[in-house]
Amino acid sequence: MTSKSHWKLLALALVLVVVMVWYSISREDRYIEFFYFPISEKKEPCFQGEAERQASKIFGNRSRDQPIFLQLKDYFWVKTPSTYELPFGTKGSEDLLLRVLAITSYSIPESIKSLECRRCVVVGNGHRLRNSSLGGVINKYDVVIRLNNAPVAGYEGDVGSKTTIRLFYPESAHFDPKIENNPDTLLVLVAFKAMDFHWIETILSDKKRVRKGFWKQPPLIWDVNPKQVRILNPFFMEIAADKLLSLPIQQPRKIKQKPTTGLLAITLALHLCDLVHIAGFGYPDASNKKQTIHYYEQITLKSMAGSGHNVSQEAIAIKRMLEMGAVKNLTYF
Ligand SMILES: CC(=O)N[C@H]1[C@H]([C@H](O)[C@H](O)CO)O[C@](OP(=O)(O)OC[C@H]2O[C@@H](n3ccc(N)nc3=O)[C@H](O)[C@@H]2O)(C(=O)O)C[C@@H]1O
Ligand SMILES: CC(=O)N[C@@H]1[C@@H](O)[C@H](O[C@@H]2O[C@H](CO)[C@H](O)[C@H](O)[C@H]2O)[C@@H](CO)O[C@H]1O
Repeated sequence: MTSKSHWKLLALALVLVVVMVWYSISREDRYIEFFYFPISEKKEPCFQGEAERQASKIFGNRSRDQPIFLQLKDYFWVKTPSTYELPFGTKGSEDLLLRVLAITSYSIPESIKSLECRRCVVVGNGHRLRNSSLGGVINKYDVVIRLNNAPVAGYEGDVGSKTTIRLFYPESAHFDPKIENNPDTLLVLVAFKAMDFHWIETILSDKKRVRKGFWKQPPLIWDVNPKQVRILNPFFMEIAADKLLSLPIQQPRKIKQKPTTGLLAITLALHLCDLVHIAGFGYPDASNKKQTIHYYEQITLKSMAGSGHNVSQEAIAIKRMLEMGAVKNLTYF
């Protein structure tokens, strides 16, 4: 071999090594910010029961037999005693809840139940999704969980268009279900107060609307099929607060500390799915007063003052779940 072709071969090998090193570090969450590289569209291997195994390490075994959604029979025939009041239990809200359970449903759809392995992604509302081009990747999961009024219309390229489950509460129900959801999307109510049950009853049964008792006026018209609505078991809020954030469940003060809906959704996914990925999670540093927090609107961390969330504590909890491999992140953290 001539020395010229020798050098050519060496240069080629060098280029190959550089590309390989760049590729592997670009796949690490902490480097994604600097070396953005589209996530592979190939489906990840899914191991049945994997998320449940991880969940029992974090939440203990008490969560195994808990139903995901509340059922009428537990409140009608046998009054299920609850230790805590909303949002961590149903104590004191049973009568209003009973009326809601009579018109909604509790089943997990066959399309989810029949899956051999449930691949889920929880899509947070964070700004990190903007220009992420993750829409195609997100749409490939079996179950896509979205939060509050997070839009898909106009953002499909970054966040996808599939919505299997949307968690909401009255004040966050300002979205058009016909535009932002799919026809089979499950609308899962996260109740924080008894009035939340009252609101959903009035809106679904077209009874006289209630205006007082909310921190923001909820929608007065909401065109959804009651059979698509579920009531999340507050047990998941309890364990997210207790096991992920070490919050006291019984709090005397008015501004109660509670997990964000996103952290609650991760907790739920770890109990419903076999594989849990997340995207669009992570708040700016507290000193970063100008950074917008959502992918769809210009608001800053200031808007969250008085919300009862500890976002730095939540970041620690999410990092712990990432490090132990309970969840995987599609955006950076
Ligand atoms: C003013 C206010 O109350 N804002 C709250 C809003 C607001 O009520 C709804 O958006 C209204 O539709 O809701 C919250 O949250 P929000 O609706 O902003 O976001 C949903 C979840 O995404 C994760 N997130 C969001 C932004 C960001 N930069 N990083 C993130 O990790 C969080 O896990 C978050 O829960 C909520 O319900 O938790 C929490 C916010 O505190
Ligand atoms: C007592 C009361 O109504 N407190 C309100 C909080 O619940 C509310 O926080 C909001 O409460 C929601 C439940 O209703 C969610 O937990 C949401 O993440 C959280 O931000 C803030 C919003 O600015 O306003 C206070 O007056």
